[in-house]
Amino acid sequence: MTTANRTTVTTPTGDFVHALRSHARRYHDQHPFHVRMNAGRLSRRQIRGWVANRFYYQENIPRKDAAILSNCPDIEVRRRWIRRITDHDGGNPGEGGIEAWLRLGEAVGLAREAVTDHRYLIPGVRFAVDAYVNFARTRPWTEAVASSLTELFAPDLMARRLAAFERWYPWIDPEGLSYFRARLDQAPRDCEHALEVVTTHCLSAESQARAVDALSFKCDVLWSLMDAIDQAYRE
Ligand SMILES: O=C(O)c1cc(C(=O)O)c2c(n1)C(=O)C(=O)c1cc(C(=O)O)[nH]c1-2
Repeated sequence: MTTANRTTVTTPTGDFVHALRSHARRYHDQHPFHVRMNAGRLSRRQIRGWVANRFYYQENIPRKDAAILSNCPDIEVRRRWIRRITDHDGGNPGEGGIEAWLRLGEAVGLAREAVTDHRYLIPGVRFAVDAYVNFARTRPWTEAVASSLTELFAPDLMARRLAAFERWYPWIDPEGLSYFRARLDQAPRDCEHALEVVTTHCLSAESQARAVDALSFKCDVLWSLMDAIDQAYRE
């Protein structure tokens, strides 16, 4: 597409960003399970169930990001996006977000193998996470980038979660919460880049609408994941 063509179909970035940000209303921080978690109303069994199941999301995030890299023809984007994979996988054994999540597991009383062998993994969680990875593999890379923008809303939830865990769940060693502390810095950096990517690459009304739809899809993924956990660990 020529620059001239592109100019004629460009729609206002402000409206686009507003449409993306307005998805905060559909974010999983408002899911009843998270509301109860942050109000200190979950049992040890429920916290353990959430940690064990969310691990499947954590371990699939770098695979999702590798799918985005493989579909992305833009070297500048790839150079920055690749950092997400090492943030989660770590540069060496014993480092990175997946390792930090396993330590969270230990802090809540779950042996590593009990988390890594998926013995507690609920079908609905597997289905939701697999749908997210599949989306990144099969959809245009800009849509997959847009779907990561739930992270715009994550830092608030992360801060509330940290405060809630320290206040309501003193049986969890605070050392185990380092994953969430790291995300307080990583999530704003990541979503700033993702927002820059979609606002520079999605210029037509149609591509912007598809980006917004991708973010809606991701809100559904996260909500479904929480529904599955909520239902499996009802008390
Ligand atoms: O605990 C959470 O509520 C939460 C939410 C999200 C999110 O909004 O997708 C992510 C994370 N955590 C997270 O830890 C993480 O690494 C992450 C990566 C992504 C993504 O879509 O690329 N989302 C999230």
